[in-house]
Amino acid sequence: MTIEESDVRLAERLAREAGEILLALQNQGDLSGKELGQAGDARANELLMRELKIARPEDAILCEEEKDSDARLSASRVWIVDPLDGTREYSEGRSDWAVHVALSIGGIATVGAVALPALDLTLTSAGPPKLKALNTPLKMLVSRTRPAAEAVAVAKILGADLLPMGSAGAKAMAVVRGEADVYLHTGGQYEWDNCAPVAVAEAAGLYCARIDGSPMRYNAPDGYLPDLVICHPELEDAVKAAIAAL
Ligand SMILES: Nc1ncnc2c1ncn2[C@@H]1O[C@H](COP(=O)(O)O)[C@@H](OP(=O)(O)O)[C@H]1O
Ligand SMILES: [Mg+2]
Repeated sequence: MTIEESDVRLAERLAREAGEILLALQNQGDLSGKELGQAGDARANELLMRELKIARPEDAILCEEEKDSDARLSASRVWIVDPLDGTREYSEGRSDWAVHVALSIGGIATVGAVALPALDLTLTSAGPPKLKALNTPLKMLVSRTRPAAEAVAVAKILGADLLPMGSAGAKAMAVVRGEADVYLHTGGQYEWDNCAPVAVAEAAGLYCARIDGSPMRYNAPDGYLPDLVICHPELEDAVKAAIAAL
């Protein structure tokens, strides 16, 4: 097994296990709303940090729930982790939330696992599903709570129906799974929101880039990665043209 294969297996196991903890906490029923979201963030984070430090003590980590450190800036291998993406949706008992475990190597989203525990699914960069045909009419995913104006405008140009959903991971995996054709976001996101989703989406053959067309790059000093587009490869040119027309 190459190092990257064992990294994918680790990412998949950790994302799945964190997802099981999150589902159990949700099903326990004694917490709700913000309290449930906070407890979920903390419990999933605890498991992921503990296991990563045991399994990969030499690697650096960038995680939504941990204090950031400059140490990662001189590291090539950096685990980029969001223990609970779509905290709001999780706390509302919805199914559109995810656990993200990614490994950036030299700034590239090389390995990724996105668990969708409420759907009993974990997708990875090692074995993503085969691409499906485009939807008719096209479907475009946008944030449920903060849909980007640019996304709404691009949907209009493409003649796509909007599909609001929580969680960057859930949206990216909806494109991977063929439930939708495009996910476009602007206005703010961090590396942990999109690193694992992009690793899986790229492995599945989807087009992934910043909205200016530059590649997704990770382990930047501020960890801020505010915009992205993920789409079916057959839509790459149409999406680029629509963005350029804005
Ligand atoms: N404008 C913004 N600024 C910062 N983070 C944002 C953002 N828009 C979305 N995000 C983050 O991206 C993730 C997906 O958002 P959305 O569901 O709206 O698409 C959420 O992660 P968390 O749930 O981990 O906080 C959310 O916090
Ligand atoms: Mg997130």
